[in-house]
Amino acid sequence: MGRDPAYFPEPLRFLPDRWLRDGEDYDDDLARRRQLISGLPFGHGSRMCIGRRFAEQELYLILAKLVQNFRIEYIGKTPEPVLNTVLTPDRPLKFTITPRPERLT
Ligand code: HEM
Repeated sequence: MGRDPAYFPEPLRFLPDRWLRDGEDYDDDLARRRQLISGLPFGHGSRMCIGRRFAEQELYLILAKLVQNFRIEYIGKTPEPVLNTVLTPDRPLKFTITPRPERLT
């Protein structure tokens, strides 16, 4: 579903701006369809993950803190996705993680 151009135009391009909720390219209808059914990492319906909002908040905070405090650079070969119930990389991912001289917090 994440590669269906009906929900994600140019699905293989890295376009983080597609998740922004404003801006001239924002398409309300596309955003709603995307949010409703384009991915189900937390399940769906009455037994869906009760920890979803908690997990999402943790992810936002952890990622923000990491990029504020460290320069993170991918130094491996471009990974290919492998379907393994969920998509996983086909190789170990190698990064350098360097403390930023200036703390941005
Ligand atoms: C990225 C993190 C997480 C993912 C991807 C995830 C995913 C899922 C999925 C797929 C289900 C099954 C939903 C279904 O049957 O339709 C589930 C259930 C559940 N999750 Fe999570 N989860 C995450 C984090 C958490 C956290 C942080 C908590 C608790 C603080 C949590 C608590 C639960 C509980 C209690 C259920 C069972 C709900 C029920 O059966 O009524 N999860 N989760």
